[in-house]
Amino acid sequence: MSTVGILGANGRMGRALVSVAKEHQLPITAATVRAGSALTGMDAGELAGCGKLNLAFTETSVAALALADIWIDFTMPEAMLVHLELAVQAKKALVIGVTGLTDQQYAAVQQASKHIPIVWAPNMSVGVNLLLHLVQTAAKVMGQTADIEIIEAHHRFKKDAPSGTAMAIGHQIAKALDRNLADVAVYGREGMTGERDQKTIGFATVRGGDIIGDHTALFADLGERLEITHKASSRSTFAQGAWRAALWLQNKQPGLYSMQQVLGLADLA
Ligand SMILES: NC(=O)C1=CN([C@@H]2O[C@H](COP(=O)(O)OP(=O)(O)OC[C@H]3O[C@@H](n4cnc5c(N)ncnc54)[C@H](OP(=O)(O)O)[C@@H]3O)[C@@H](O)[C@H]2O)C=CC1
Ligand SMILES: O=C(O)C1=N[C@H](C(=O)O)C[C@H](O)C1
Repeated sequence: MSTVGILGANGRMGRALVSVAKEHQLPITAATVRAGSALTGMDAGELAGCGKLNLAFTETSVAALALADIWIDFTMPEAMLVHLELAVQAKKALVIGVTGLTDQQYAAVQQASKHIPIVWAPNMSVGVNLLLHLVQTAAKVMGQTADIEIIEAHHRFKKDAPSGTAMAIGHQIAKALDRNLADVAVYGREGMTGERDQKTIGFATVRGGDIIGDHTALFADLGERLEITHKASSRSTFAQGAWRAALWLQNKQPGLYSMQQVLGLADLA
């Protein structure tokens, strides 16, 4: 079986990935922290709060990438760009959960996937990936007359908005309605906005406390409304999905794969 390493293993998702590995006895062989981090040498399990794993944090480098076959990256966009280069140099597969990517940063993921196998997904939970299908059906049935709004809520520490998941929901709905999201997206409202243009897709962002991640797609018509909601209650749901993606990547050819493919949902009607 292939071995797996975690990049940015001290982050919130990094710690969840380490804990899931310990709980399910998954093949974790490396955990890295940023170069120069004071955490270097500390035990990854102890820092994750799941007990000693006898796995010391190493500094991220091309040499460190030799410690595992497949790497999981839940860091930040700038760090991810460095990790892409290291993984291409070391010829290692990557699972990337980083959100808030610019078009250029996403293009770098696409470019790297010509050389190595990559799964990138803004949300690794089963429920959200199912929701991405459900909203297409809802859009096709109600979208010509209903107003569509996407509402997301996350913890106070989150750096990007709207969430990567909210953007993915928006893209799926826009695609189902043959609209271009960039043309119809409205990110927040203030002042005398005028009446709502039915063709728009609105986004609303809530940030507070320790909310793990809530997403609602609202289809509001006159006389009725449909709300499709997903609520994550633990980061381990994302971590389990990322582990599933990592093990799925074993022996895959270079290419950019989706969580829909990992979960076998790509062909759902
Ligand atoms: N796809 C999915 O299912 C999910 C995606 N996410 C996404 O994952 C990402 C991480 O989230 P979260 O774990 O909450 O974030 P954290 O801030 O807790 O962790 C970020 C990690 O990235 C490292 N890092 C940040 N900047 C740099 C840098 N410039 N160079 C090297 N290392 C860096 C941090 O190291 P240090 O501590 O040294 O700064 C830390 O290890 C976000 O984009 C989030 O949206 C989150 C949950 C689920
Ligand atoms: O930052 C987070 O925490 C999360 N980010 C992802 C996103 O931006 O969609 C997924 C999840 O909701 C948690």
